[in-house]
Amino acid sequence: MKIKKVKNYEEMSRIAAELIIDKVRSNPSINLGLATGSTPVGMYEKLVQDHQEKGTSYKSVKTFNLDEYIGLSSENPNSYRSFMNKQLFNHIDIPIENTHVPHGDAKDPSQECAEYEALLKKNGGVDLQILGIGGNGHIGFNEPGTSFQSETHIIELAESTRRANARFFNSLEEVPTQAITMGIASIMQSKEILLLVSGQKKSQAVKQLLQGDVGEHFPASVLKTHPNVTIIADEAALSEVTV
Ligand SMILES: O=P(O)(O)OC[C@H]1O[C@](O)(CO)[C@@H](O)[C@@H]1O
Repeated sequence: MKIKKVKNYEEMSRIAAELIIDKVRSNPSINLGLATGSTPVGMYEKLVQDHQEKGTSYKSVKTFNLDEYIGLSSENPNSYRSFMNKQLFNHIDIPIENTHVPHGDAKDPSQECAEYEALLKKNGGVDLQILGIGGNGHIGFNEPGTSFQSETHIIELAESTRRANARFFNSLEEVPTQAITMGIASIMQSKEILLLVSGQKKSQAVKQLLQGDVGEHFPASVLKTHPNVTIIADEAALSEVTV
């Protein structure tokens, strides 16, 4: 894993956006794997700004999001589909049919998982996957204990994840208990992975990632076995380790 140490959230967002813009310009039909959460918001802002000012085009880009809450329709403001439309897709020239987020309100969520995994394969997989990390080491919504062999599947959200994400909802009770997530094996099939980490509250997770063992108890640790991973982490996130 390559580690790029940056000053703060702003610099992490800028460098991540520059890397994506470079990739999109050199491969206009790239398949991007995208993440939600607070971490990539600044990066999406910079992609939008670049599109508006410099005209980087996403006409032939395809996107595949990591996860979605089960039970939320795409119109629900807390769905990850709404998040992506609001943060990125509505502001760039990507055809909406090129954007993929699992359907959280699918009648048969298991079938939706199988179809999403098939869709990834049919499109040749993800070229560049953007990831954040949960405080417990989750990537996508793959909570501790998830098999490294897992493909897109249904996950019971950890209590700590529901609590951390409750800030987006009116109450903890409203946070769904399950999600559809790309599996660890699905994520590991990406040709390249970019992990973004910012802030003191992620410093223990970063320490465990960099200094701990590889194992299913800490999902992000699997990234150490991938041949092409870059971590962009800010000083606060790296405050517990020497790089
Ligand atoms: O960026 P945040 O809000 O800290 O979330 C961390 C991770 O948890 C998730 O919200 C759950 O999938 C991811 O989207 C994100 O990468």
